[in-house]
Amino acid sequence: MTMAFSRLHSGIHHPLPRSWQSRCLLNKAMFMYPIFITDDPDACVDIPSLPGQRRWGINRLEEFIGPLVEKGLASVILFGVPLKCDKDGRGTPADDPEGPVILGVKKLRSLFPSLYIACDVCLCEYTSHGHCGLLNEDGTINNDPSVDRLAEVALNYAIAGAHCVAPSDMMDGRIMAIKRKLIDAGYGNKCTLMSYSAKFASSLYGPFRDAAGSAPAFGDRKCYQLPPAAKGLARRAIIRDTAEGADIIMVKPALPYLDIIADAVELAPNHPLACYQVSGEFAMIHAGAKAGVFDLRVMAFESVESMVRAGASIILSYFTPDFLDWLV
Ligand SMILES: NCc1[nH]cc(CCC(=O)O)c1CC(=O)O
Ligand SMILES: [Zn+2]
Ligand SMILES: [Zn+2]
Repeated sequence: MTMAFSRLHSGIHHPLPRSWQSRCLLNKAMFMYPIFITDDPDACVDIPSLPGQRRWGINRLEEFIGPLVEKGLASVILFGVPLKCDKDGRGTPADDPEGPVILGVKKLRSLFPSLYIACDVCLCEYTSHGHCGLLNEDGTINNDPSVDRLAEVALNYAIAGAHCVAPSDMMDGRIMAIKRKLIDAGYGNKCTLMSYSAKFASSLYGPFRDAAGSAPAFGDRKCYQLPPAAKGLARRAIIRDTAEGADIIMVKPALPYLDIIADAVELAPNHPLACYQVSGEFAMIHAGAKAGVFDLRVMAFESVESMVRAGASIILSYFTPDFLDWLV
């Protein structure tokens, strides 16, 4: 059937009807800001591969986060960057009571009562080998002890006051184990579990590994993160994590994986859906703008609007401070 009289331009010739065409409008509360907290309490150090982002010490969090909260920052996700401590095989510094994450959660809770605070849960920043779990003698992942250790770390973040724990390690069975542990310790109704469910072994994590000092000392993460073309595994991971008790499902990276975001909407229609615009996506947009390929702001909007169109309701992004300025 032809629609000879159907015209598209007539719906977009003016800014107001143009805005009505967007199914999902962006708002500030969608954005969760990833922040790097280090163990030098007075640090404020530029991260060269992540334009405008820094590693912050605990004593500098007020000056860093205060102005953003004033502008409407709703949530942050914390990454610990231990530079001075001794890393070991089981990632002991991850939940050191004097470590950057535990101290950071407590500090942010007391400074900003309205701010929602998530903690990334992983061991790679804290293990001597830089892998996300514990290893066997032969260098392969030892899954079940890894899951126990991750659940212990997650619970300690919840006890410190995290509103949300977000395991990014990709061990098998960690969602069920963390949920069980939170419930048994009385945090079943106090802490959200956001699963990095469909997390791919991507080339786009490079700047983050610089920032967090979490590159693996040998090998890669291909035995636990998903192969980029593996749609089936991503779908199974989403179904599994939903069944294991995740409260929020995440897809990561975001822009090259919009089909997976759309799949997650279909497979987990009753869950909020997050996506992570990762460090390499952010760095690429900056590099492209610098090279004159596009305007930074226009491209930043296009990228996150694509994610929302695909079905994401939460976006983890290093552009969060910019969007707080750009959105009304
Ligand atoms: N578990 C580690 C972790 N947690 C978040 C990111 C990436 C975030 C980013 O690139 O912005 C990574 C990188 C990795 O898996 O090596
Ligand atoms: Zn990791
Ligand atoms: Zn992580």
